[in-house]
Amino acid sequence: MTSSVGFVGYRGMVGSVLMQRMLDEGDFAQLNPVFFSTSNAGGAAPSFAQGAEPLQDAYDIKTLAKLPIIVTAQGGDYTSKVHSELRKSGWDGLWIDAASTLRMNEDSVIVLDPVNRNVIDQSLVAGVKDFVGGNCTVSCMLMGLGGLFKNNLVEWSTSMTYQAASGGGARHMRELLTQFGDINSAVSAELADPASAILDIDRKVLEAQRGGLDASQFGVPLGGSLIPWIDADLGNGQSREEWKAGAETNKILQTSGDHHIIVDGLCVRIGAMRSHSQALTIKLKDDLTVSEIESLLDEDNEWAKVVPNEKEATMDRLTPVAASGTLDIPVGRIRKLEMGPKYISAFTVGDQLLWGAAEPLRRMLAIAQGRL
Ligand SMILES: NC(=O)C1=CN([C@@H]2O[C@H](COP(=O)(O)OP(=O)(O)OC[C@H]3O[C@@H](n4cnc5c(N)ncnc54)[C@H](OP(=O)(O)O)[C@@H]3O)[C@@H](O)[C@H]2O)C=CC1
Ligand SMILES: N[C@@H](CC(=O)OP(=O)(O)O)C(=O)O
Repeated sequence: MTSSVGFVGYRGMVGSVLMQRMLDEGDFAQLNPVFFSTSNAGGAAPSFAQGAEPLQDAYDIKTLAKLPIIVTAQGGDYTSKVHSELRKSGWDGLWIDAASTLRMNEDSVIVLDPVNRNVIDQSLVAGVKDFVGGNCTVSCMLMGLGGLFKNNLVEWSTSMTYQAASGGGARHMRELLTQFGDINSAVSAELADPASAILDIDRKVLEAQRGGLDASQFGVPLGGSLIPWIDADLGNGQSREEWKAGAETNKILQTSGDHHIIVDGLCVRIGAMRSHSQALTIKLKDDLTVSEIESLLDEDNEWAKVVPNEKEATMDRLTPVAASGTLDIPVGRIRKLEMGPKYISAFTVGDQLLWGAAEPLRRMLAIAQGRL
C-alpha cells in the first residue's frame, strides 16, 4: 500500500525544485501526495499530480494530523505557526522541513544523507520525528568536502562565501536581473558606440547604482556590486549565516567535545543566480599529499567532483554557471598554502536549490519510506 504524504510549499521556489526532482526520480509512483496551500485551499491540485484531491488548508491541524509524513518548504513562519500546534494535538508523524526554525532543536536531525546517513538511521530507530534540511552553504560545503570532514581530518576551517541571489528568494533573483537590465539601459547608447570613453560609462553606472536602482529586496544594489553580510546581525560581529557554518556542520557530523571542528568565516552575497560558491582555508590534522586529498574528496560521494587545479579546468567546471541545475558539487583549487604542509585551500560550488535545499528533503522522504 502506498502511504500518504502531505506537501506544503510545493509551488514556492524550493518546493518547485523538490517537485521536479521527485518527478524526475519517479517518486510520486511510490506515494499518495496530498497538497496543501496557505492561500488557496479548495483550489486544484498541481497538474503534474493527476488524480490528487484539491488543495487542503495548510493551517488545518486536523487534516494535517491524518498524515504519517509531512514535507514542508513553506518557510520558517509557517513552521513556527503550525509545527508545535500539530505536535500538541498529539500528532507523531514525520516532519521533513526546509526551514531553519527547528534545525538546532535537540530533538531534530539535520539531514544530508551522503554525509550523515548513520545519524539519520539511528535517529529513525530512536524515534526522532523532526528532520530538517541544512543551511544551503553548509550542505553544499559538506557535500564537496565530505571526504575530509567525515574522516576527522579537519582541525579547523574558514569559508569565505560567494552566495547567489536565490538564497534570498525568488523576488531577490528578479531584483538582481532588473538591476542588471537597468544598469545596461543607463549606458546602452555609450556601449553601442565603440568610441565612447569607458570612464564615462563607469561614472554613469555608478550614478545608476547609487541613485536609480530598485533595491527593495536586498536593501542595497547587488548588480555590479556585492553585499558582505547575509542574514541577521548576532551582535558579536558575526552574521547568523556565518554562525550556521560552525553550528550546523558540527550538528550534521555529530561532533562534540574534543572532536568539535571550528568552522568560521565571512558570508558574502554576490550577483550569481542560484549556485553558492565558497573559498576554504583548511588546517588538516595530517600532512596529506594533494593527490591523497583529491582521492578522498572524489571517492566520498558520487556528486563531489574534483576539478584539477589548472586554469582551463577551473574556468570550465568550477563556476556557478557550470554547477547550476546539476547535482554535481565541483571542488577544486586544492593546493598546499604557504602557511605550512597542513594548510590547504579549496573552492567549491553547489546549486543551493538542489543540494542546498530540495535534494536532502527528497532523499529523507525516500529514506523514511524505506526506498533509499
Ligand atoms: N530560497 C532558498 O534558497 C532556501 C529556502 N529555504 C526555506 O524554504 C522556504 C521557502 O523558500 P522559497 O521556496 O524561496 O519561498 P517562496 O516565496 O518561493 O515560496 C513560499 C510560498 O509562497 C507562496 N506564494 C505566494 N505567491 C507565490 C507565487 N507567485 N509563486 C509561488 N509561490 C507563491 C506559496 O505558498 P502557497 O501555495 O501556500 O500560497 C509558496 O509555497 C524559506 O522560507 C526557507 O525557510 C531553505 C533553503 C534555501
Ligand atoms: N540564508 C541562505 C538561504 C537560506 O534559506 O538559508 P537557511 O535555510 O539557513 O535559512 C542564503 O541567503 O543564501
